[in-house]
Amino acid sequence: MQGRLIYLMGPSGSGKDSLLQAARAPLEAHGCRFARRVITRSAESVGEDALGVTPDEFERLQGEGAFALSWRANGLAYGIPREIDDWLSAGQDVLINGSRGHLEVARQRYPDLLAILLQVDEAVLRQRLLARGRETPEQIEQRLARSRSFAVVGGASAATVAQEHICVLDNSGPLQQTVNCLLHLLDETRRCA
Ligand SMILES: Nc1ncnc2c1ncn2[C@@H]1O[C@H](COP(=O)(O)OP(=O)(O)O)[C@@H](O)[C@H]1O
Ligand SMILES: O=P(O)(O)OC[C@H]1O[C@H](OP(=O)(O)OP(=O)(O)O)[C@H](O)[C@@H]1O
Repeated sequence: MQGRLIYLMGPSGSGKDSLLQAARAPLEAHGCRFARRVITRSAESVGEDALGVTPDEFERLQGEGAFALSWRANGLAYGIPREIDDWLSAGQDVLINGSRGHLEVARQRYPDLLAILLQVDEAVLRQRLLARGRETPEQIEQRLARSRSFAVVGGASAATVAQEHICVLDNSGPLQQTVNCLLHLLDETRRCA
């Protein structure tokens, strides 16, 4: 049986990377795999354990078909390595850090993916992004503006979310609470699948 692609998305600063790190051990214990993203962001930059490449290297990798999914946002290019297809074919679940803007395309390739939207109030988001200190204040405002522009999934009204088959996770509280909710959600949706 094919594994399930779990597509975690949400605005910059909503806590995707923190959640992936905190949930990694319990999920790996259940055989779930985690994809390491390839990003045209310098390797020393704060944040996730991504492979930093130059724009030229990214182009070359993309040309070679190295990515199962790839997109551009925030002035960067992001790639999800093709090996996730081997994991899925082997029946393993795979959790990826996705993009709201790329969800529709991702769904065309993986119709059964489980889309999870991580949400936090904008004021908290701004605070967390400033505290993280990876982007300049201008870049942070651009990311917040990008978030507001997501009428479909960024605003996340209950009706829209239901229609788009998106599960919403709130990360305004303690991270461990969000980890517990994610584990519960994965368990529940597995039983319904
Ligand atoms: N539940 C939480 N409570 C407090 N701070 C959090 C929580 N989740 C994440 N953070 C902090 O918010 C900042 C942004 O989180 P991060 O995981 O980098 O978000 P993303 O990957 O979505 O951009 C980080 O500094 C992180 O430590
Ligand atoms: O279409 P969107 O949902 O806006 O997503 C676009 C990209 O922005 C985020 O990455 P970013 O470089 O901001 O890293 P972060 O999420 O770790 O902040 C997200 O992980 C996506 O790769």
